[in-house]
Amino acid sequence: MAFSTDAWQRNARLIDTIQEMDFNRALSAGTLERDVFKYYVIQDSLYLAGYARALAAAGVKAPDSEAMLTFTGSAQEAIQVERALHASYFEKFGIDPAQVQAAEPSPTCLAYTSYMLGLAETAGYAELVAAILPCFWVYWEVGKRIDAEAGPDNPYRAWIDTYADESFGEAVQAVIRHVDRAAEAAGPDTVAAMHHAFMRSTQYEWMFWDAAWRREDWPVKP
Ligand SMILES: Cc1ncc(CO)c(N)n1
Repeated sequence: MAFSTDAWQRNARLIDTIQEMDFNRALSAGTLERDVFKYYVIQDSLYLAGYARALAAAGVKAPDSEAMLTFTGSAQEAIQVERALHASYFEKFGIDPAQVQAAEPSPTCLAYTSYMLGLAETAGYAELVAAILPCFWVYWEVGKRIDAEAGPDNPYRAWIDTYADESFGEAVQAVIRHVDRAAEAAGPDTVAAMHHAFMRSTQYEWMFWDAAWRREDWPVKP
């Protein structure tokens, strides 16, 4: 069985839970509170800055030029496409870019980006790309489901269209191919580390939406 098929099955219940989260149900219905989405967009900007570096690191570690193109290209996309998406929401919600620059990552956002950047520093290509895969794949599945349910005048349409778009789906398929190829070339210890990394990132995906719903903040401050 391909690594990706196996990883998806092992995490199927968790991924179903993500589809049913309050944040995603409310986003789909168009009833998500603006302040909750605003919190999410600011945290996601901070996340994407770290994520883009992790993708660039995967490009450096990639075993062939095709994989290099996929991951360095995705690093650029993470910065460009999503910056544009976020900028449009910043304008819509009256968020000053300086406010984003000054924003502190939530405990969950910092944990997720630190986890990914830790792997970028210390792990090999196979484990790093296994940690990257849920960020693509879970968003694609969530985006497709919400796209099928949400109306054309949903206030979060631009977000939905970004992640339900065929071009995003093609990027997801490319990453799946590279991860499966890495697993085929890997020994059992590395494959086990890949499964762990895929699971951990999927958990962080759940936590990221949960943190936005709760507008998570640091429990103590100086
Ligand atoms: C937290 C998170 N995971 C994945 C994506 C998809 O790129 C995103 N924008 N944010």
